[in-house]
Amino acid sequence: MFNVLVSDPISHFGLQQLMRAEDVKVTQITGLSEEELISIIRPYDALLVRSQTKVTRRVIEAGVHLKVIGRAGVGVDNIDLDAATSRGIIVINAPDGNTVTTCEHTFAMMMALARHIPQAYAKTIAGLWDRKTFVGVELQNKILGVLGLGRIGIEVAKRAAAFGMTVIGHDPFLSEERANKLGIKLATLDEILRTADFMTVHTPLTNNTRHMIAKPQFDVMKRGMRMINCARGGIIDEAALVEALDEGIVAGAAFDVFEHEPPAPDHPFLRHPKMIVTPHLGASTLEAQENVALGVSEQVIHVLRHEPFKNAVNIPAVSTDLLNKLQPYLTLCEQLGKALAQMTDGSVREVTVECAGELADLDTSSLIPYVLKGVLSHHLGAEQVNIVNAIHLAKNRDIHFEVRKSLSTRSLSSEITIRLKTTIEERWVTGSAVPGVGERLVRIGPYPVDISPEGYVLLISQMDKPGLIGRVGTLLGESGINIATMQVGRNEVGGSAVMILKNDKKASKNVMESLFAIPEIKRVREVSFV
Ligand SMILES: NC(=O)c1ccc[n+]([C@@H]2O[C@H](COP(=O)([O-])OP(=O)(O)OC[C@H]3O[C@@H](n4cnc5c(N)ncnc54)[C@H](O)[C@@H]3O)[C@@H](O)[C@H]2O)c1
Ligand SMILES: O=C(O)CC[C@@H](O)C(=O)O
Repeated sequence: MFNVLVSDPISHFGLQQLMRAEDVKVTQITGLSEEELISIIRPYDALLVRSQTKVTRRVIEAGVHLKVIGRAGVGVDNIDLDAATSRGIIVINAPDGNTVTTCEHTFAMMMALARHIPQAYAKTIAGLWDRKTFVGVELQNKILGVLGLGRIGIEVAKRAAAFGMTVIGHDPFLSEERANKLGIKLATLDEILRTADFMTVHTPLTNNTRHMIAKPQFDVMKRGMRMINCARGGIIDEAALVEALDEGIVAGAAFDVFEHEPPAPDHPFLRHPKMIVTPHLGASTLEAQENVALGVSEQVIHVLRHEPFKNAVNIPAVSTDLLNKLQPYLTLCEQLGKALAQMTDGSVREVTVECAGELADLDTSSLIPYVLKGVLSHHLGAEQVNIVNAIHLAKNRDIHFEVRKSLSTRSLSSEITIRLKTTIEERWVTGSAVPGVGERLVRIGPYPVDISPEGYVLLISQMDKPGLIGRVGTLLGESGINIATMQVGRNEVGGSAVMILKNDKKASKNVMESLFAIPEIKRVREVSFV
């Protein structure tokens, strides 16, 4: 049974997916302080939040059974991603569910700003019939600057075009071609500041975007600009904005988000006549809340059940098409990594993944976490390593890793060779995944083999001498070890040779020592795939 804690108000309709699952127990407790959350988090496998719960490092460290944190929404700035990643906890969000809703809120704010609707409403219900103070401006023929043209920014741009606005935008990841198709003119931040009549921000809050609009930007801004922030508090410097409003540089601003939420009662935005504020309502529609709750619940269940999942923010994204092509090799990579870790002495310094055949033409970088998981779990314990934290753990240990195209022309079929360099030696193994057959080890170093990576494999390096195979077989038989398959290979008659035995049982320390005591045997290793 998986225990799931829901610590923010999340749409009941969307949560039903979780509640109906027979293997999931859902507990809903909202309004917890950090200390309260820390005191109850221990038994939970999953934590589901919106934006109120601050999932700090301390919360994550107290959640010793946590496997996944689900964010019903887009922004994960309330979750300590580094802490989650280093603990191997998958963080999932629901990126698409509230895009249109937040875009529509941005438009509501823009129109309210253009026509002073909240201020006019307040005066009217106070009994005053003031038709002079609230003369507005049209949106038509105005320039809208959009900072951040991701999901929401693009939706805003599309709607702005329908209002007859000219849209100029800035986003380091939007190509000119796509911008042209969307009718957006790409511009620098400076161009937007100097020319836009309205400006709306739709970036995440990062070290790069924090105070992206501050005093120096207000100093060059077109006088009379109106600004909207339905993204994150802190992208626009609040103190600098108040100054710009007072100086008339900014004609009005509409903010859904604050640097600290909720804002202090004396926050200058709350009294300023040119400000419109809402309490982080961008995503608050019935539709969006159902969408995000449903989206995140589905993925959390998949993670808990070890099924394929999407929308993880702390694992590199892979397209479904690519994932389907790589899927057969994921377990193989882990097994090859595991084998090499057991075959080598010294501390791991370098791991290289070489892909041959059709694989060589794909982006295979997402195989790395699986290989590292195999290598590191042997050294750190299987419980400590997963595909979320494998890269993080490797980097922390200064282990260099890379994936490259194989230079070998030997194989036309898809094969993966993993090379492991330690402080004292370098070894490599090659595997392939054959449809209907499964994973196979096809070479150990230069020696061709054909072994399914399971059970116990004894690797013996010896001198090619008559009678040796019989002695090894006898020794194992007398120790009650049944040999399932045996393969031998040699460089030249009487030269170096290898013996690879697949056994039904693990060889004891005594057996390993007895094998090593045979004078012709130079090295004995057992690789366990169990
Ligand atoms: N008010 C709300 O309730 C609410 C609801 C949903 C989303 N949000 C917030 O809205 C923002 C946008 O959400 P989204 O779903 O569109 O995200 P998104 O990831 O699809 O888009 C963000 C875009 O910002 C761009 N960007 C990053 N740094 C930039 C920079 N320095 N300059 C220009 N562009 C930059 C990225 O390239 C990306 O295209 C996020 O901050 C999200 O948390 C708020
Ligand atoms: O939980 C909310 O309502 C806020 C959501 C929003 O800020 C988001 O980033 O998705």
